[in-house]
Amino acid sequence: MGDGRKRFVRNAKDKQVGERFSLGRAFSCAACGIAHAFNTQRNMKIHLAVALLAAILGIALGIELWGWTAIAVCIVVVFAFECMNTAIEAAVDLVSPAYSELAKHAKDCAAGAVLVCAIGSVIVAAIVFVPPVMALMGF
Ligand SMILES: Nc1ncnc2c1ncn2[C@@H]1O[C@H](COP(=O)(O)OP(=O)(O)OP(=O)(O)O)[C@@H](O)[C@H]1O
Repeated sequence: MGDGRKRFVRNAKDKQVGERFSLGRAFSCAACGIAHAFNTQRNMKIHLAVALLAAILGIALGIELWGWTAIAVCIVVVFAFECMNTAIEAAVDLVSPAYSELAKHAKDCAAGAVLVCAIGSVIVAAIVFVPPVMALMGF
């Protein structure tokens, strides 16, 4: 491992001797995590496409501020949970590369949490978008 990568390692032992990352480096690690989730998770790309679609629909329908707030919260929550799901998958693969019932439960529950957020977001989207669409159709 090169010196640059070594300096980026921070484990429990480093923390015990008081070694700390700068705030900038901590943000850089978080950005790497988001980029990794986008690059490796098909669902992340689907979430991005749906988020863009919701933004276009919101602009086209001229939704109110409360609607934008609700849609923004849903987008943020789904992205955050997908990142957490990616982290859990990586940790499970690290400790349990072979089949294990516990590994299955951990991954299934993490995926279930994302699904709960996605279903909630669809319900919120219906509350926000259906009334203006109905009005546009003359109902
Ligand atoms: N080590 C394991 N032991 C038992 N079951 C596993 C294991 N790894 C994965 N699985 C099963 O396979 C499923 C898919 O796991 P995988 O790591 O491929 O996630 P994924 O397809 O990227 O999931 P997601 O779509 O949620 O991102 C898990 O939900 C789990 O049921």
